[in-house]
Amino acid sequence: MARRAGNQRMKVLKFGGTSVGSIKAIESVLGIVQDNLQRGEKIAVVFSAMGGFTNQLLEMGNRAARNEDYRDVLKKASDRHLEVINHFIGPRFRSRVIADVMTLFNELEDLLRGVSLIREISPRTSDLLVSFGERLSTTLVTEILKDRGVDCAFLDARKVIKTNAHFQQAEVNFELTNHLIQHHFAKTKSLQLITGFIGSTEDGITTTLGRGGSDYTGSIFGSALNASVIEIWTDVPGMMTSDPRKVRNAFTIPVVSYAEAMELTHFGAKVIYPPSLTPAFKANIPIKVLNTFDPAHPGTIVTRQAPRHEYIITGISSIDNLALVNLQGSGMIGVAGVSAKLFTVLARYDISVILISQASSEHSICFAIDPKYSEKVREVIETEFSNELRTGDLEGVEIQEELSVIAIVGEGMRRHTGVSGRLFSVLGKNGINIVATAQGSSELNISVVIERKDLSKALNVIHESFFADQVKTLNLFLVGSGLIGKALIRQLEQQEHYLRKYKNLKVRFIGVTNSRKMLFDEGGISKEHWQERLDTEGQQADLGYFVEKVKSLNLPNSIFVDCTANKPIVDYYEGILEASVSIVTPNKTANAAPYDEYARRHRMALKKGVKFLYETNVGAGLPVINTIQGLIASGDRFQKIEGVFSGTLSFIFNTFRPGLRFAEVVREAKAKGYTEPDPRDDLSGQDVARKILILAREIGLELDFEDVEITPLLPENCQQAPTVDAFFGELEKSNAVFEKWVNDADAKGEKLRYVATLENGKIQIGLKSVGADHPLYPLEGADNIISFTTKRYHDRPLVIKGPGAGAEVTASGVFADIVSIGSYLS
Ligand SMILES: NC(=O)c1ccc[n+]([C@@H]2O[C@H](COP(=O)([O-])OP(=O)(O)OC[C@H]3O[C@@H](n4cnc5c(N)ncnc54)[C@H](O)[C@@H]3O)[C@@H](O)[C@H]2O)c1
Ligand SMILES: N[C@@H](CCO)C(=O)O
Ligand code: NA
Repeated sequence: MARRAGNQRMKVLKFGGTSVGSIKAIESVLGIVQDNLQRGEKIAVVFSAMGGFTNQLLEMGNRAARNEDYRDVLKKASDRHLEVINHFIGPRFRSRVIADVMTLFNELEDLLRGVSLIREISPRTSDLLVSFGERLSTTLVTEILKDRGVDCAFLDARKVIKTNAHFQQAEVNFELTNHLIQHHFAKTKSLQLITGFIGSTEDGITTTLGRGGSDYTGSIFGSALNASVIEIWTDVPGMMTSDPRKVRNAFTIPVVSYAEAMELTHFGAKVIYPPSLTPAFKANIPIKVLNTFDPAHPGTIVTRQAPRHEYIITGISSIDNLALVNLQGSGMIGVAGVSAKLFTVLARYDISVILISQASSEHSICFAIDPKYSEKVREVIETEFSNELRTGDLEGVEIQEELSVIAIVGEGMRRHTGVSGRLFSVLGKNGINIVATAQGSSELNISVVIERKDLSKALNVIHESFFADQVKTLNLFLVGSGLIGKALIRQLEQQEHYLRKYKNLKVRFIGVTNSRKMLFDEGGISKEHWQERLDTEGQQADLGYFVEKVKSLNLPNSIFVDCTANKPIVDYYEGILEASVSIVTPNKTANAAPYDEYARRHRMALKKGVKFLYETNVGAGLPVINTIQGLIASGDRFQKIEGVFSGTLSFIFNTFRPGLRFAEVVREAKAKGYTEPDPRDDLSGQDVARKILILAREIGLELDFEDVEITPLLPENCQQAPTVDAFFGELEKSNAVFEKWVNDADAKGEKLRYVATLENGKIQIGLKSVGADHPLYPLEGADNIISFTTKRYHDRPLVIKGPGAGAEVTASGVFADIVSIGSYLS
């Protein structure tokens, strides 16, 4: 239809300060405007001041009022505007446009001079001052578009938006304003480019519209013109599920209700300021939030009706820094007036309350405020409630600082149970303390006050939990990059794709140390090139520092993996668990420590709700510990545990034959990765002792090393050798001793097995020669065999058998523990 344009509805576009803040941004804006025109859209466009300029104007005003120099700032600002002209405007119009803009700057300078003469800046002058921002930016874009041949005109909103004289936050006279806007648009066909943020009184005195002012302008024009849509163009792709600077996985919310947008904004989401959109909502005009720097992105649509979301919640918002005021006292019980008086008093002093929570005992009331009001609030309460404080009806004012509030927001929460349960549980699992909570009765938001240091961690875990198909990230810190450590990283690298696809899990490798060097990278260390990076970029290893760093980074879902055989390291475990970091380890030292110490660590993990996992302490990757835990949990009772618990000794006695040298066989076991870093830990029986002690404790026995009876294997000279090398030398010397064992057994057709038994609360370990009919006879390679006789497995024991040492099988056990933490956290 030829006359389509006649009844076609208008679109109102509004560009924020960042959209006109640089040449590149203005380039995008021009593209968006011209695209619309080419598509035949009927549009009107509102502009903010160039990013940062409004603040500069205010700064210049303050300087002038103090009679300080402001010309450097003024010069920078005019240069910035001239730069835009020089870039965009062709030679034909350039000097005229420069002259126009310089006229505005001269006017601005006159005003500033006036301010410095009278040494004061009133709200009225301040409004006039900041109006230059929008007038200049809009003038620039108008001239550029004219230069490009677009039929357009500059519209100073002061001509049509009429307000009262409440400067800095003027109220609009909608009747008059709507009439003037409609009248203006009826007269013109040109594209109107409109100054945001400003209006004027009926007498023509400049006013400004307060917070979110240019959005408000867009909304006023949109409703007056009955626009089909209002597009708010900014520098982010719409409203996001959380602040993307704090939550890497945040994503754009496609549709949000007006009420949700209000809640999100109240708690810190700064993309739009919904109250400024009220006129549009009253007129039921949808709002789109779009990204100037990515115009193809669909952004966010803000609608009046509650949309159906894919997730239970719509978004997570937060306020970084707040203080919590707690008022307590028996005088509050049943006395209706106290809270009424409290909030009336606060309102009178212009102190806005961010959140309120009152326990049903009515014994205390607590509310959150901006910490800048802390002292004032204390003063106000102490004065206004001095009677109650004197009589003891109120006990006093307590103010806690360094807090943050997080709000989960969404209309979908109304239809769901267990939302707050999930919120509290995910925070609990990450050791985040909840200081206070509040839930609006609209069920549109649940807020939790937490310590400020935990904010980023909390936002991330909540985000992961509620946007469940989002990949969960585990943050890994590895100590010990020897045999097991290396194999583990390799396996994590190989399985990266699998974990993501089938477990929704990403293991980010944040820190690594061996005994020489250490390296951290919060962005993640590549699992392919970690070794080169550690060698070249690593700093000198310092375990204490490493542990402190793990704690202070305070990342969500942190796991500390100890792949050393180091003893002192376990002294750090309790503190690590206390910091809500899980531990996974093949190192047996911690669980074989004196019982008190052992119990303390396990209690700490329980208390903090984090995991301490060590499946590989016994039988490497074989499922020994998990099996015991399963049986115990299901109520089974253990009568006897018996088996071969040493991969090294199993291999040695399966390999050693008359004619071979014992030392050679031990060397081979070491080369195959079966032995402890010091093979004497295996040959002395210590390693086996630790393992069976660990199992004894798993089944609930409070045993210690003294309760283990070991028949020693090694002659004293081997055991006492000062170094591992010297030890091998001593083994060579003692070959006759070992040969005799094996010759004796061989002569009887038997095999040697290093057996550990736990029965009647007693542990015995020693070498046995067993015949072909014995259940321990058929072992091969580095196999372990472990049999459980229990109340349920009574006639025939439950037997676990298979390779019980070696880098790959051990690393895979560590891997499985890490993955199980991922599932626990989900
Ligand atoms: N090898 C196996 O089959 C097996 C099976 C189950 C459990 N384990 C256990 O796995 C652990 C590791 O064994 P491995 O064979 O990989 O040993 P390894 O000697 O190859 O590696 C130990 C690593 O720990 C590092 N390390 C030692 N002290 C350190 C410190 N204070 N700070 C930082 N790093 C330190 C070393 O630099 C080295 O990178 C041991 O506790 C062992 O008992 C091994
Ligand atoms: N050195 C140990 C490793 C497994 O814990 C063994 O030989 O069994
Ligand atoms: Na195991």
